[in-house]
Amino acid sequence: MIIRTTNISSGILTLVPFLIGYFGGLSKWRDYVFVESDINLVSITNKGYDFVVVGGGSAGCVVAARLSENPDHKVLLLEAGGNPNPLSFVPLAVPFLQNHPATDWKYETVPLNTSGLPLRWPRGKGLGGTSASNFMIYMRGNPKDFDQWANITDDPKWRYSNVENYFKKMEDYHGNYPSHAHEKNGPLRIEAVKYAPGLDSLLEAVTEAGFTVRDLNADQQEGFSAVELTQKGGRRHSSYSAYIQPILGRPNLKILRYSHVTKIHLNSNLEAFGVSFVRRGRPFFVAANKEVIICGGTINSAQLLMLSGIGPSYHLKSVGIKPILDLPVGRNLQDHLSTLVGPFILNKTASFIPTRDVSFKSVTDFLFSGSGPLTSPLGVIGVGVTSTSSSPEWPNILSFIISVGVYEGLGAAVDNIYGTGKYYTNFFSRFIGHDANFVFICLGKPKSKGFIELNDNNPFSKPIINPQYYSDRENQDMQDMIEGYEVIVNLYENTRALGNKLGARLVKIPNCASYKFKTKAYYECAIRTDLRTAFHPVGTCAMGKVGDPNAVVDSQLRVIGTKRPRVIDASVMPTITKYGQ
Ligand SMILES: Cc1cc2nc3c(=O)[nH]c(=O)nc-3n(C[C@H](O)[C@H](O)[C@H](O)COP(=O)(O)OP(=O)(O)OC[C@H]3O[C@@H](n4cnc5c(N)ncnc54)[C@H](O)[C@@H]3O)c2cc1C
Repeated sequence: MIIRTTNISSGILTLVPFLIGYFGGLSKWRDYVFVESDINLVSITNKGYDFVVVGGGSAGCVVAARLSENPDHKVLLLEAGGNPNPLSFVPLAVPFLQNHPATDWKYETVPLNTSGLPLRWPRGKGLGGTSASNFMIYMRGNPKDFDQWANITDDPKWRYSNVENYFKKMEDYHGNYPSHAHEKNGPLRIEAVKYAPGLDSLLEAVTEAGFTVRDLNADQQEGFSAVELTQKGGRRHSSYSAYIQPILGRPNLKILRYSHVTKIHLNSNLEAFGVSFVRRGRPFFVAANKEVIICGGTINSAQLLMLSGIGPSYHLKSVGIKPILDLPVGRNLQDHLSTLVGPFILNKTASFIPTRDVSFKSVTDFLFSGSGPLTSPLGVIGVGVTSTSSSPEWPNILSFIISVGVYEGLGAAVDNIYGTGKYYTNFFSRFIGHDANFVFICLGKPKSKGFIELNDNNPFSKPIINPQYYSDRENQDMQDMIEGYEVIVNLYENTRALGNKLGARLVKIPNCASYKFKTKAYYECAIRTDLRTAFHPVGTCAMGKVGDPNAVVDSQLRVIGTKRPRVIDASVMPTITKYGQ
């Protein structure tokens, strides 16, 4: 009986990528045939708009919704992808949304300095952008992050005391920690994790280890908590579901899908007056009477500015683009350096094994009460923030606790996300069927910085992404990560709740077999071997004071040297936030 259930569950899981592709293709076909014919398009684009928003992702959906609240504003939202894939609403499907052409831009880095292999950098495509394919973890940045931005820009509006009001305004908070730090009247629903095997043991262990269990979004001090997710009734709540879906009938907001913007046009006064885009292979131009607002994300916004002549002159000339404004676009690329610690094999049934735990009832639980394993972003149950000796006052390590056992298909799912060949498939194969935990640790404020450049002047080419992980001269990033690794191993192996009661034991990574286990040298080897992205790249169109050599936009997010366009997505963060995005 158990074997039959397992077979059915793995069968359903293998079908998921196919279903994502099927639904993606179906909705594209439907859009093309019934919704946005090219004849209508000519009349749509002829009119021009007050605001043209480029990219309907996390930021773009919000700004398009907010601007169109004023009925006098005519707003056009251009999105390269289609509607969110129907399966994106099922949190458990999250690994399958990565590296899939229906939902992901399928970027990868240059070969890394550590492994010599490129690393996949997933980026969501379609309305909702990456908020329609991410892990849904809701974590604000630390107050000091925003105060740092206020100092960099010399604009007090970026202080946390002000920014906090916008977090509250956005929230419809139904988490574990209702307090003055949260509000319930906003569009974006936040819910406490609903399916979290092993959570009690985790929280008991962190207390034993001397950490406080607290609302990390309110206190932002060292501690741990159950994870909170951008979900509504257990389903994904993306920026599209929160901001656009409720206003789809608004007459002054037009949304065009499958519309890939290829250039921002600037007049002789350096003001953006419109954009070119390509849809079904046909080029279009649309005028923006007031503003062009770029929300393509950290990679694509930088790419689009450079294609439009805004970027480092020497680089633009090298790819045959006439420079219009010499700005450090694409530089200052920052990402949370990350590594997967684990598996910690458990000797009790205390984690989530999809092939064992997903049943027909899970489907009905999800559909009718928004509960059960299908609401789980692959077993993420908790988050933690811990300090390192280099940053005792401003905790520097972020940990995501993943309570997922090793099942047939887990290795392939992780390999698919990161593009690691058969590394995890082979590594995990010895442990199939075992309950386990993994901890994904990330360095909050790495010193290493990378860059993005164009491969050529073709808007459909993928840009060059070089994150230059662990390139800081002082090697501080590695020292901090080793400390973070030690904290987690200690938490799992040396506490009663995890080490004794669940028998948590870390498995040695085969590539580091020659190192003495659990020494600093071993940890360094493990961190380099398992070097991953936390999927949080920022900074390629950084804001700053006019004259700051790092700055691309000013504190009001206008491209420096112009009155418009603005860039308003994750690319403008001058320094990465230590915790969430
Ligand atoms: C796998 C994964 C998991 C993550 N998990 C979390 C998490 O749990 N919690 C968290 O806080 N963060 C998470 N993140 C990060 C977070 O989702 C992103 O930082 C955030 O969504 C970025 O928002 P954005 O508006 O900058 O870009 P996006 O949301 O990526 O939006 C960009 C949009 O612009 C469109 N676009 C791009 N170029 C063009 C063009 N030329 N023309 C037209 N349209 C264009 C894209 O298709 C996309 O819709 C995760 C990211 C990934 C990839």
